[in-house]
Amino acid sequence: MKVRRSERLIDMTHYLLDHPHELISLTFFAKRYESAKSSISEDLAIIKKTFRERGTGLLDTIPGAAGGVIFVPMISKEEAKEYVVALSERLSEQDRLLPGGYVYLSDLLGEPELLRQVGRIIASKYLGEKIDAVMTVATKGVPIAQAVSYYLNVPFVIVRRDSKITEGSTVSVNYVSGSSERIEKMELSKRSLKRGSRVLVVDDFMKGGGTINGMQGLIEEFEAELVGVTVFAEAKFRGERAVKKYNSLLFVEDVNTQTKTISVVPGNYFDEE
Ligand SMILES: O=P(O)(O)OC[C@H]1C[C@H](OP(=O)(O)OP(=O)(O)O)[C@H](O)[C@@H]1O
Repeated sequence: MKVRRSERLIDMTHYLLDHPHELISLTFFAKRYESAKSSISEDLAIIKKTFRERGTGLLDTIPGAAGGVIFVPMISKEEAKEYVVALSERLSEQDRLLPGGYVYLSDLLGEPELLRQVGRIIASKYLGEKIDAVMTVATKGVPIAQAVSYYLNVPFVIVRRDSKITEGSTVSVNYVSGSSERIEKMELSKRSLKRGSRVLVVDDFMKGGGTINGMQGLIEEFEAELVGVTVFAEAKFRGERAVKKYNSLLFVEDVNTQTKTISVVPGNYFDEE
């Protein structure tokens, strides 16, 4: 039975939001709604315009018989900034300061809505970039990597600091844990990355940058390519940071160990490029 435009628009939008970065043919939609391709094209034009005006994302059209549309999620810089400013206020709450200048984040990194927004914000930074995988290190980076990988529609791989028989054979690198100046090891299953993969590195927190640097070393060992680094939050670090090029959503600009308070502001994600 032919489906009316209002219903098509609702169901089509839902389907597109549920299948980011996936080529969907007009034939698929024409069959789904028993409608003409010309009607489907008009529907998609309405959705494309609304998505663009609302900052929901891009609806790329691929011409030709094997063509169709691809929904690319994004968030406007203004909306992202507004969200991150609110987050920075939450992080500036009392009793988040941990020894060594670390910050307690586990409660935030368990919130589905925060992870959806953070995943969308980080993915938006790499609009138009070819990314084959998102990489993070267990444990607290995992929910962030999962969220970003959803919006990019690519797998995420988890680097471990401990050996697990269930990971099969692995590649490992030693790295200097910036905060403790000690040599640590991290490893990744050989099955995780193909040579030449373009990899986005994410993590929850960066202090000395040793962890991120270790992951960059692993990417080299796999003869893969680093596309970029984004961390949820970064703290000041007295020493020479191991990582120079990265984005952070939040920046812990001040720490008061007496009052156990921290001052958090939006990170360099929002700096003009
Ligand atoms: O920039 P660096 O000085 O290297 O520190 C950042 C590391 C340390 C901390 O991980 P941990 O809390 O040690 O590990 P987990 O994520 O498993 O809790 C954080 O999640 C980053 O991965």
